Amino acid sequence: MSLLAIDIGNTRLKWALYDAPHPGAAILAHGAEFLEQIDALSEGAWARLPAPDRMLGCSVAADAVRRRVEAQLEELWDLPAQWVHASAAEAGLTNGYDHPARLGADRWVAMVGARQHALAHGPARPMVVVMVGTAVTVEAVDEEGRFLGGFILPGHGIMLRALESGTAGLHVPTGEVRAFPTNTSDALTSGGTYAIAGAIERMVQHVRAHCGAEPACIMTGGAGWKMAPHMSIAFELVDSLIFDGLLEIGRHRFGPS
Ligand SMILES: Nc1ncnc2c1ncn2[C@@H]1O[C@H](COP(=O)(O)OP(=O)(O)O)[C@@H](O)[C@H]1O
Ligand SMILES: CC(C)(COP(=O)(O)O)[C@@H](O)C(=O)NCCC(=O)O
Ligand SMILES: [K+]
Repeated sequence: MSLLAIDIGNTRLKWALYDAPHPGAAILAHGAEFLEQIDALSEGAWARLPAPDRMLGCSVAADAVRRRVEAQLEELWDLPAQWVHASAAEAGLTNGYDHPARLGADRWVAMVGARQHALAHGPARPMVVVMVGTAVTVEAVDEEGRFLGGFILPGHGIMLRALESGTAGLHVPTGEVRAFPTNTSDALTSGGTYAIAGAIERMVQHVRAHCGAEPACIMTGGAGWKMAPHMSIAFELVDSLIFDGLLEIGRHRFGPS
């Protein structure tokens, strides 16, 4: 039973076709499209795929984007869409948000993936789960799998655009990350990168103090690689975290095939 997993963020749609709907499944094909280009999927990358048996996805984009994806799934394969929403509990995780359903579905699924990943590699320990995409999210999960809460901050692009549009003198090309930036480009690029790194380090401190144990820091997202060289704490970069989460949720929802 093959599974088409879809993750729609505010910048790009990422998809992956697996040969089974559970962790450990083999990946048959995958890709990513900017949201402006998703209408071309049914005539492009998806046209060449064998018909998937199931679809499971998460989306934080506008409803119109999700509907354009659903239309193509139906047109190509008559495949009903199943979207994961954050809930009070799923796949071993419990949700500490004031209103659990208001938590971004991508954040919830990434935490499921991170917990699955951590448990596959050793005993349960607290986690800090970081997603660096359009926005940046930094989540705290205790060793019991309780989501304690998380930060949302602007991603690299939004930080730069906010500074550009709010000032007269900050229209400059992208720079390098430096400890002591000596030009405007480097100052902006370094400021953004270290703002994100600082938030992550701060959440690690919060979790360490709250749980009395050293958290594992796990990072994902399209711009995760930009942060990797500039982190002062130990972390693991796992590009597939959301897909790993969708596979784990698929295992619970569809059962072993
Ligand atoms: N090939 C790429 N083209 C453009 N941006 C990229 C690319 N790879 C990574 N990025 C960075 O990743 C961010 C988008 O990451 P992504 O995880 O797709 O975001 P989202 O899930 O919010 O759609 C962009 O803001 C950009 O900084
Ligand atoms: C925080 C987000 C904007 C992140 O979006 P992304 O960077 O993945 O495109 C998204 O998870 C979202 O819209 N969340 C809903 C609000 C919340 O999680 O509290
Ligand atoms: K995302």
